[in-house]
Amino acid sequence: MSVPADAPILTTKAMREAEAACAIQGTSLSELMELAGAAVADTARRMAAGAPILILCGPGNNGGDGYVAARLLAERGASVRVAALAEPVTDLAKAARAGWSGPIEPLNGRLAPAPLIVDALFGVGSSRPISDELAVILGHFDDRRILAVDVPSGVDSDGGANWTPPLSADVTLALGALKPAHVLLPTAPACGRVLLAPIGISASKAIGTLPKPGTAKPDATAHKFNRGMVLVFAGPMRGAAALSAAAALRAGAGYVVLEGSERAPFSAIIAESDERFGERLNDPRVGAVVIGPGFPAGDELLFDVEAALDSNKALVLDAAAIDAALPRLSETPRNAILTPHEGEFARAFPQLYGSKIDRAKAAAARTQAVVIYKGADTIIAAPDGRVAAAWPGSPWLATAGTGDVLAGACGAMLARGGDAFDAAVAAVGWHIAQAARIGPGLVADDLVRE
Ligand SMILES: NC(=O)C1=CN([C@@H]2O[C@H](COP(=O)(O)OP(=O)(O)OC[C@H]3O[C@@H](n4cnc5c(N)ncnc54)[C@H](OP(=O)(O)O)[C@@H]3O)[C@@H](O)[C@H]2O)[C@@H](O)CC1
Ligand SMILES: Nc1ncnc2c1ncn2[C@@H]1O[C@H](COP(=O)(O)OP(=O)(O)O)[C@@H](O)[C@H]1O
Ligand SMILES: [K+]
Repeated sequence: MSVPADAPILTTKAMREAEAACAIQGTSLSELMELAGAAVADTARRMAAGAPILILCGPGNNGGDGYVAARLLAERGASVRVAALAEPVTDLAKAARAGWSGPIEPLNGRLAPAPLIVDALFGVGSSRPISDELAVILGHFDDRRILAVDVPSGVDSDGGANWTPPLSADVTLALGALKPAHVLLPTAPACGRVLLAPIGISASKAIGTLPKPGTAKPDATAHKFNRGMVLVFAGPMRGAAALSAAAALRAGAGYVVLEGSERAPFSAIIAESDERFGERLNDPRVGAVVIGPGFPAGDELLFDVEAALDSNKALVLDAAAIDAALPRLSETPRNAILTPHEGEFARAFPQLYGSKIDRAKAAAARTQAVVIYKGADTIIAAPDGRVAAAWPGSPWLATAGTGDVLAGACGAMLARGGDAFDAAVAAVGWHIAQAARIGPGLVADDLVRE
């Protein structure tokens, strides 16, 4: 499973707007369909490697792409058959259908398969889950190589409805831009390897996939304080804060101070008493404060969160510290990153609706903070509407303590100064890259070791 890095993601509404803008600039929808069909044909040819191809066409423009691809494949001498679920209903699909001169087989339980199946049944126009009857017919093909056109049929491309498609794709060819369904659960795993065919649509990158992580080499004139100084509050479970502090150091902070002394993970981490630590909140060199890891809700946490908020420093708020800070967060806009997992998000932001992207955006707007809504399909959202999707992360991260590591990495990236969204994106990228490097057997401590 993979998605292209730094690629735009468009909802259906945004896609229709981009299509309309294309038409105004002089590229007709039929030209777009020709480009889309050509990209499908190219990908199918490569996947089939000379073996026969069966294209399943639906009634809308997704089916239209299928007919165009069939015509182009036949022109190039490929062995290609077409089966249709229904007659085309759009003018574009009718025209594309008219361009295919071969036979059209009915899509029913007697349809003979082929080594490569091209799923051009439904794309961004999917309006409901696939019927049980069609799901059974498609089930006959699930041992074949599957190329899905735009999205696997039967997903809600905006990711709001949790429909799961009956056929999982080996490759999904996204047309013009990626769609939320390619990067959100439960549909992303069914997309397989996602490829992007640009087809000339100019897509805004307000929502996109993670960029490739950069190597943030320190400036030649770097000094430990200007690389970023991070304060980490330790709650009663000191191991969690120790992981965050170690992660901050590993992720590039020049100086890390941890409250309390028993569990400083590296000799380079300065462990300080409550009083001395409290004074540090006024230290102008401190670039970011991390609070929440290892800190259950309670008076002690509330007290420390208040102190952190009063300091006006950039903040990373994790776990119970998110709830504790919520009432005051939007009061004074500041650089802040919240890192809730699913349960913490539901508790802090009940009654948000829509896809995970919609909900993360709403939470960011409400708190005026950057939200890293964690999980296998992590979403990072900024108050100004920017969103980055981290699918596929590393499943080796599904182990206790990795969230504490992410909070520390966020502290390091934030302490350098600059934009909190960029810091969050860099931290999530660093986290995934570390996990990918370690792989099997990963435990959270490994992420902060050499
Ligand atoms: N964006 C671009 O720039 C370009 C986009 N292009 C392509 O167009 C695609 C979008 O096409 P589209 O809008 O015509 O919708 P599409 O996905 O074919 O489906 C609509 C039809 O399916 C039906 N239907 C839906 N769900 C169903 C179900 N569960 N079970 C049964 N029927 C169901 C629905 O019926 P209805 O809901 O109206 O009853 C309607 O008839 C896009 O994904 C891309 O491939 C490229 O060609 C060019 C550039
Ligand atoms: N299946 C998965 N694939 C990718 N990343 C995952 C997966 N499961 C968990 N993660 C990541 O691991 C981290 C777990 O954080 P969290 O749930 O807060 O754990 P903890 O509180 O034990 O530290 C998050 O960054 C999350 O995005
Ligand atoms: K499809």
